[in-house]
Amino acid sequence: MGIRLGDNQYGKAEVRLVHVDRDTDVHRIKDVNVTSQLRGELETVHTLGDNSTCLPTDTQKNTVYAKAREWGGVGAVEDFALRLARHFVDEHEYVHGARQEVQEYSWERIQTSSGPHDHAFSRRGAETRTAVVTKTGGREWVVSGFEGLSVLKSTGSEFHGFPKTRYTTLPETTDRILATDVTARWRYVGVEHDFDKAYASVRALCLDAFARTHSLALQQTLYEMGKAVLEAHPEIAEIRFSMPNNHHFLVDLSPFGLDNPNEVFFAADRPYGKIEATVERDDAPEPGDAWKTVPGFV
Ligand SMILES: O=c1[nH]c(=O)c2[nH]c(=O)[nH]c2[nH]1
Repeated sequence: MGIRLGDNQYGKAEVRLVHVDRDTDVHRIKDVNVTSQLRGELETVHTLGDNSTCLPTDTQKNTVYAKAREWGGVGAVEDFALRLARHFVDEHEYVHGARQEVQEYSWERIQTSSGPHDHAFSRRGAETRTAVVTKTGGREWVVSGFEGLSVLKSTGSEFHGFPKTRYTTLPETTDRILATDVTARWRYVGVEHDFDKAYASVRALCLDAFARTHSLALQQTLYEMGKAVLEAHPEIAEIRFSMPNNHHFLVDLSPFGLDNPNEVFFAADRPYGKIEATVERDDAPEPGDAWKTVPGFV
């Protein structure tokens, strides 16, 4: 009985890359997920563990990040995939074929009360609107909200001045990406409201405050969002937020002789910071049973 190796390919899956085009103050961002797979002279890698023709998956990942810098960005995902495939096959004689898959997450510029924002973006149509009504005897409460409103600022975010312990390695920063998926729930005073109108307004106020706040901490941005909502909506007693801090790490391209002036980032999916708070009126009526059945936070 003969045994042989059949079809095979290998590579790095889901290389999360965010490229910020900072050529002008009006930033453009490209957020992609690249899966690189190569085919070629891989027989003896499998049969003998001879790695002399095995371009490491780690190198494939680094290549994706380095090329985003060398090529001045990602461009159309089809072009990026084509160029990567050609690079791997043309540069390495033992690589005969490639499959490069690129998924793109679409962001649109946040429209603020003073026009389109230079460096604040939201993910297209991703959020879910929520409503929880509780009725106990003759009393009724309405808690409205949304989940998964993804927003990102490519600059205008700092984090420093925090306590340092022997376990602190986080560098202080005066320019970082700030990204989160906002979950918000707010409690109305009374139940007779134009809920559609209020929803649209709360959403817009949250986006506006996120975009316009020069952030020193995600907590501060959260508070500004809640404050803007309560100032504009006397019928809302309190608003609660749960916001992950979706970390973006600057990729060190110096081993490849490249600088990285805040352009090429690794978008980590976990772990993430988890920032939660309630912003409330000091004269708000007591919540009664409003939150009793709301799966929740804070
Ligand atoms: O905005 C932030 N708040 C934090 O509490 C925190 N902690 C951390 O490591 N990074 C950040 N960023």
